[in-house]
Amino acid sequence: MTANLTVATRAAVSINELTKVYGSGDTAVTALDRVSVDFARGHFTAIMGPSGSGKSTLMHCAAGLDTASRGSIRLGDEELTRLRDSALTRLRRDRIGFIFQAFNLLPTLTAAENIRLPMELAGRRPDPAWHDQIVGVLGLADRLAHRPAQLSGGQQQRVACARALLARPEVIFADEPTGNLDSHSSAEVLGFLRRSVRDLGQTIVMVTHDPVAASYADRVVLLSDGRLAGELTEPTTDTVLDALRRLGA
Ligand SMILES: Nc1ncnc2c1ncn2[C@@H]1O[C@H](COP(=O)(O)OP(=O)(O)OP(=O)(O)O)[C@@H](O)[C@H]1O
Repeated sequence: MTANLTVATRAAVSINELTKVYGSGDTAVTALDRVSVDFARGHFTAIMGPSGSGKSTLMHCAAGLDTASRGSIRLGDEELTRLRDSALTRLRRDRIGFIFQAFNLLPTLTAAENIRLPMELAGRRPDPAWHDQIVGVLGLADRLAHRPAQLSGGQQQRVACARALLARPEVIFADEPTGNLDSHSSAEVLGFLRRSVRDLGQTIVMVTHDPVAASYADRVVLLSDGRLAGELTEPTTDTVLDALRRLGA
């Protein structure tokens, strides 16, 4: 036990009274209105809600990609709203993983190089055993020398998952990770995200429109008009569909 052991909190991300207003005066849009929500460590949380309800804004603020107008956002023991741009950039690089709908792989790099790139930029060495485990679980071992254009959409998203997981980030934010995939590849990627939470202890927060995708999560947080509109635990496709219908989505 070390002297500087901090009290372990269950929340990987803790959001308190978060308000986000875009623009000002007559054209101001309140995208988030005093939203308080925690994302538990080692859990898979989906954020859902009708179009324009504030899902992307919530994720972008929580990931330090956009600034809050009011309220607080904590990643572990760090208050994001107090950080300057350079510190926020470092925090994103060192402590957060991202998976985007459009994969965002660099076309000139191989899969192996794409997977390692964020850690190399951060001057960190990947753990070889961890690297091999991730590559094995994702079924990418025989695709590592391929460039993105030589891979299917599902394979590209698996490379993006490996890239996000390699640094063992405190949280992975996934923005519509299956939005560009067919149902077979979606199931593969979602199954992997689910396993990385269950077997590897990863924390994942995912924005999705898809009730099937949300059913892979431990919990669904619902937004409506920039406000929290409820949540579901142990969601199924049917309970998610019902909840969305009630919100008029
Ligand atoms: N940069 C911006 N400038 C002005 N308004 C914005 C900006 N980004 C988002 N908004 C507005 O904030 C509200 C919430 O948008 P947001 O993109 O977070 O919703 P969403 O739930 O992710 O929507 P969708 O499901 O359609 O992607 C919307 O009314 C949107 O028009």
